Amino acid sequence: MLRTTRESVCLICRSAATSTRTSAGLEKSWIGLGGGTGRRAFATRGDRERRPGPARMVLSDRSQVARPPSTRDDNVRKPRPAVDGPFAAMNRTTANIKFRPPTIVETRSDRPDGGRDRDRDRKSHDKKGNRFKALNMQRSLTSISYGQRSSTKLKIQTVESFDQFDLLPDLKAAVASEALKGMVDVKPTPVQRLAIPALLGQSFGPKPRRKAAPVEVPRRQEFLLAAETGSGKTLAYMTPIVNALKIAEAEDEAVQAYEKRLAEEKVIREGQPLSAWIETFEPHPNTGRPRVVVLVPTAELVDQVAAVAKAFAHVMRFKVRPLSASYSPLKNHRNLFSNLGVDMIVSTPHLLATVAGSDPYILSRVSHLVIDEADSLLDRSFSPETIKIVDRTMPSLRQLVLCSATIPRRLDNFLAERFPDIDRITTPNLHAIPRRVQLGVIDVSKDPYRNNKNLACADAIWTIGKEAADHEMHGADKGDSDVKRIMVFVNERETTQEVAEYLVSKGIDAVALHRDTSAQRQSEALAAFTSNEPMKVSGEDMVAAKAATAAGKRHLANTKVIVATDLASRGIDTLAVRHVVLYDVPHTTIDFIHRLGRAGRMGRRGRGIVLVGRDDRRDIVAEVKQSMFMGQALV
Ligand SMILES: Nc1ncnc2c1ncn2[C@@H]1O[C@H](COP(=O)(O)OP(=O)(O)OP(=O)(O)O)[C@@H](O)[C@H]1O
Repeated sequence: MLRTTRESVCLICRSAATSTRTSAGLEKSWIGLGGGTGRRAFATRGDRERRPGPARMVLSDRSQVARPPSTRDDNVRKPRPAVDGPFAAMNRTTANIKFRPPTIVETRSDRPDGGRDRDRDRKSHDKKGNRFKALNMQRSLTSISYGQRSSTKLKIQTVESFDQFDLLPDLKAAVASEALKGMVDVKPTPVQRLAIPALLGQSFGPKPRRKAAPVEVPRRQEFLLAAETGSGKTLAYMTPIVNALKIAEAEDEAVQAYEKRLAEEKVIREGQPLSAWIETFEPHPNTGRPRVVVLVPTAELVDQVAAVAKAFAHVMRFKVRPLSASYSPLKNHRNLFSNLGVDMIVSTPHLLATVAGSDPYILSRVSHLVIDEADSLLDRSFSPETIKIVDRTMPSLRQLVLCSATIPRRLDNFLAERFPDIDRITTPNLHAIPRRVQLGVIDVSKDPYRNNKNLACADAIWTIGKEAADHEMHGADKGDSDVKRIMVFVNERETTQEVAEYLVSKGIDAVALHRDTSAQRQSEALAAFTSNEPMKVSGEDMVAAKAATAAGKRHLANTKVIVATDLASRGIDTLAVRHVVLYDVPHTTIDFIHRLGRAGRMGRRGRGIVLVGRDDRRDIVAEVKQSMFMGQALV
């Protein structure tokens, strides 16, 4: 075997590292995860060639089928060109991993049995070995067979536009013009096609030949909306709920009488402000008594979801009041007891439970309760407060909507026990990380990192920045380049600060985000990541970069980095993010889905890079990567 030795230079510390290259052309320090468990999963192709037998992680029958014919001589295979950097391992199809061709990624309807044999996969795994052994052992997610997903309904509901929903005309117009900020030719996403008619009680199925007997609508309806991250779940529940809110308001005599008196008073006062009159004589009948409550886990999400609701409120004329720990108690009190009324509250469960604890009247008229990010809000830390609110609203509740990107087993058990008849609306791609998101793996135990994760992280970010700069050089004006927004996720709060400081010391614009970060700093940091607008490198940054270079230092001008814990991984709509670095291997597949879900939202492409250290679960990472490549649901 031909062996060459070459010098590689770390982008950050510029230290030289010698790496050995085999005739297979694969460098040992940048690796792709392949079909092996433990250490073998990270073996280079060179190692694999020397290995006498197959990898210990036994691939299932499908992969056996997909293997190239046994007559093929591996030695004559064209070597893959070597690529340095963290992307060397991006979903590669030739090295280290025995991937199957796409034809075997079949949907149930593609199969000869029409997908009727639901146990086929399970049986084949059992006979030939367990493909996703590590993930199966962990099993944090509920497995949902294709038959259980709402795929058939989705096929029937060929909805091309929001106009086809039974929504109030103003609301239909407001979806594109306000909630989606003037987007044209807006089509509902799969979860919206499923959930909006269900919540409205609208049917798109074939019309019954005979007139069916009227179906009695139960006094309370319960829905679970489960769909992949960044698929538009917020609008899927918000649109029908705003519709219901306005219909109920039109039927509410107290509100109608109030509106009438207000209009008369306006005429009497000839355009003078009415606030004094409202304050003294006539507070709104909805003061302190919302009809809709939306619960979310964090203050950032309170702001985000309230902004979506306010986009509708502006046109539909209703009052949205966010309650958040980042506001002063006085502001929260004013929001809740505003004399102008409150129709919808967006809050964290803790805050609302505290407020409602001292005033039971607040939750006495809630007709719609949404538990957004239900996988978080019904886990151990949040569930006591969340359930308290569910119980308090039960007497008046007409619709309970749980919304989630994952269905953990705990949530599944809770639903089976507490809401056995809940209508589960699940999209076909639930629990699968979209194939448009690629996952690369960096083995930090190897040269040049030698278990220095900070260095590997900084190196990955520099590579992204340099890649972007090179790209700009070939196309756009050098001085007008876009800023890359990168999220780095760690498992422990304490690590955020340490990693951010290290990145800053390497000339990277990084901030740490955790529960102790001030609300203002959090929202400032997140603003750049949630805005869909392209962001140009500022003149200041260009000057700083030049000054740093002159002083023999380094400054990466075209990237912004947030180092965060799970705080920023749930629900935050980071449309601008294309790159996510998983500094720590996430504890569960639920965390993988949420963290990688910050990139590649709403059909965009994304890249994840996971740093795998000596003590990390390489088998789990390998299986997640393989599932992603195959477009399969994680377990
Ligand atoms: N029909 C649509 N067409 C285009 N964009 C849409 C549509 N519906 C929603 N969006 C946009 O998609 C983005 C993601 O939506 P949203 O935050 O509701 O996703 P999500 O499914 O709740 O994600 P997560 O599970 O991470 O919370 C938002 O910026 C939203 O404005």
